[in-house]
Amino acid sequence: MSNRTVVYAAGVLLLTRDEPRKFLLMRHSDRWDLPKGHAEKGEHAYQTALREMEEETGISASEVQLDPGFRYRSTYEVTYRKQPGEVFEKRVTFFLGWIDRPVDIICTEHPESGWIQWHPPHQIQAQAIDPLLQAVAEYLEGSKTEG
Ligand SMILES: Nc1ncnc2c1ncn2[C@@H]1O[C@H](COP(=O)(O)OP(=O)(O)OP(=O)(O)OP(=O)(O)OC[C@H]2O[C@@H](n3cnc4c(N)ncnc43)[C@H](O)[C@@H]2O)[C@@H](O)[C@H]1O
Repeated sequence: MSNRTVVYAAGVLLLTRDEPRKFLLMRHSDRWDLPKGHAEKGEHAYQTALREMEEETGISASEVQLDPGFRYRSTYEVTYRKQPGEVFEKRVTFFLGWIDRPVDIICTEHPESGWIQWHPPHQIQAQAIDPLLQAVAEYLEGSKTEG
C-alpha cells in the first residue's frame, strides 16, 4: 500500500438534457480538463465538485442536478512545484451533472471552455478524460436498458 500523502479533488461532467447533447470541457494551456479542483477541509466530494464548477464556470449549482446513480473515481500521482521532490497520490471523484442546455461560461481560471457534442466513444485525452466519458456512456446505456 502506498504511504504517499493523499490529495482529494472532485469535479463534474456537465451534460445537457437538450439534444444534441453536449458536455463541457475547460481548456488548460496544455490540455483539456473538467471543471474540478481540490477539496477544502470538511467538504463532501459533491460539495467540492459544485463549488469548483461555480468558481470556474459561473454556473450556479441550482442550475445543475447531480445524477445520484453515477460516480467515477480516478487515482494518479502528482507533484507540485511548491513541494519539490514530493509525490502525492491524487484521488478525484467525478459526478455527472445534468443541465438543461449549453449556457455561456464565465471562465475565471481557464483561457477558454467548450461545449462538445456528445457522441461516444470520444478520443480527447486517453488518461484523464476518455475513461470517464466511456463510463458515462455505459451508465447512460444501462439506464436506457433498465427503462
Ligand atoms: N497539496 C498541495 N500542495 C501544493 N500545491 C497545491 C496542493 N494542492 C493544490 N495545490 C495548488 O493548486 C493548484 C491547482 O488547484 P485546482 O485547480 O484546485 O486543481 P485541479 O483542477 O484538481 O488539478 P490541477 O489542474 O492542478 O491538476 P490535474 O490533477 O488535473 O493534473 C495534474 C497532472 O496529472 C495529469 N492527469 C490528470 N488526470 C490524470 C489521470 N486520470 N491519470 C494520469 N494523469 C492524469 C495531468 O495531465 C497533469 O499533468 C495546483 O497547481 C497547485 O498550485
